[in-house]
Amino acid sequence: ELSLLCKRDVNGVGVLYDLLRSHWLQALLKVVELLHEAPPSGEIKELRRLLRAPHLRALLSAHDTVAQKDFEPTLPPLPDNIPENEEAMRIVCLVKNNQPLGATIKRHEITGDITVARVIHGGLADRSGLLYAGDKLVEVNGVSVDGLEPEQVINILALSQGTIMFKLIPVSDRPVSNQTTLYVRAMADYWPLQDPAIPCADAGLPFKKGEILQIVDQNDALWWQARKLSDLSACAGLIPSNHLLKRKQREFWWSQPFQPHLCLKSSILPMPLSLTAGFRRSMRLCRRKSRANQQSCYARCPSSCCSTFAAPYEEVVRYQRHPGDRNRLIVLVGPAGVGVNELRRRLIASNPREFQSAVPHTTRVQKSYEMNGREYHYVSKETFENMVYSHRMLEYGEYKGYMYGTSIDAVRTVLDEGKICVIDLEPHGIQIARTHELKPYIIFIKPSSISCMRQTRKNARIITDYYVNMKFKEEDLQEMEDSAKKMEAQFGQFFDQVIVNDNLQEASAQLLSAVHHAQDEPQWVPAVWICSDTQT
Ligand SMILES: Nc1ncnc2c1ncn2[C@@H]1O[C@H](COP(=O)(O)OP(=O)(O)OP(=O)(O)O)[C@@H](O)[C@H]1O
Repeated sequence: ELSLLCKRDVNGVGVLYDLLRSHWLQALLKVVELLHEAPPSGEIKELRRLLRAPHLRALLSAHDTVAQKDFEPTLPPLPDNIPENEEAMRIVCLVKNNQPLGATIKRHEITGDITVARVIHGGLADRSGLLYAGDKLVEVNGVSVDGLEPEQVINILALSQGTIMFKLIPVSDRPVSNQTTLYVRAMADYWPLQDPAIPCADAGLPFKKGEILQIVDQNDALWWQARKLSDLSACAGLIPSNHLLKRKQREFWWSQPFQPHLCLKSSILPMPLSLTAGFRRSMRLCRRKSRANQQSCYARCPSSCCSTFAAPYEEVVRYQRHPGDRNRLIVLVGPAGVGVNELRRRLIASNPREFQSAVPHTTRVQKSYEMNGREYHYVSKETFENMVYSHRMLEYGEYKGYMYGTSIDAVRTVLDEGKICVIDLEPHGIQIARTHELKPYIIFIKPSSISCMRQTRKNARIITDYYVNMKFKEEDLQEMEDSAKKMEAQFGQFFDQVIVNDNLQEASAQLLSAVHHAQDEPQWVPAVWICSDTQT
């Protein structure tokens, strides 16, 4: 009947005809039918009750009301005086909400034209798809920009409410974006509001060292656009390019009063490792002595040691260890006395079949109760020095005339057994351990506040230059806090995880979970660890 009426083109019948034939209505009718026919089981009753519930009806009604509304902005009519050469001119109307426009402008050095310098990814202008870098502005809200300074144009934009109308001459060859998104770890802090060189401080993206940034635009040699991994839905911001940030770092570096270079402070710190208390004790004294004396390097500075300044961003990729792969090396870092050794000891004791430390090398004489390869690998001075010069030591140093060190081979031995190797390093050693082969996961053990430590460390014992089992003094706690701050400031970008060692049980549990997390969960690691098979 309907189809006959439809052919006669009776008003509205066509719509009704389509409606009744639509799949979704058929499906809905089928549901209703089934609901009626189905035996009244508990679930059906529940569904009927839900469908009749006032809140569900209200929700559907709200949905319909919203869906019917027209939320498109009302744009003003086009101006009458559109020039003859219509092709060359474009009128762009943008409705400004509380967000910034998401574009920067500049004055062309030679022609004096005001052009769009860049369009910020994800910003209002970018989402409109109507403004492009290189577009020449002719008018803004009916005001000619001819002869105006960029700041004056910005002022007009800042003062305008609601709709902004641009009259512009589109850029002739629009840049084709064929960029791939890049992820980097920031190796420096950046505060755009304190950077007089940034083209638009409001468009800058502040970041802290260690943060992962998604770089979405590298068209400009000086200013890239990036988002923070922690907030990918936000619109991008300006960050200095690799080249520019390097230059800034150098300028900052030279403007500072003389400080010994990182590499001078690094390297030859005495730092053997062991499970035995005696060894640990000598090591601590070594480290303290070397800090007090401000020892400089006498060995070749590892090339990576100076790279903090060379690479303000480190390209990273997501890495998921395959179950068959070797475990990642776990490196604990922290100020003296914070509990690195205690936590490591507890972790290994919790499951010695899973966790193990690396056996250090020494040039000292083997004692009667010791076994070669258990407490230490006992080697001659020449062998030890050869290992140092062939870069086979992660850390090494001298104590009471003997050399101590942890070799890469010793770590490798543990990893080859399928175990998780847990070592502690002075932060200067992190750079040397960061290799494609070891893929270290760095955990920073941080002291809690001094007031908390006063409570928790009441019965703890510290080892000093003169006493072995001495109670923590106020200055020890202060030194720990100061040292932790310095470590975070200088090496924080390398820390994959930070554990505050307040309550020992809780910190131990956090360490265990962090170690498993490192092995089983995907992580951001330097791209060279994954992309280059030759990298070591
Ligand atoms: N959370 C904690 N609560 C109470 N005591 C703690 C805690 N963590 C560590 N300790 C105690 O503090 C003392 C120092 O710890 P530990 O020897 O592990 O320090 P460390 O970081 O290895 O220092 P160093 O590298 O100088 O040897 C030990 O007596 C340890 O048991």
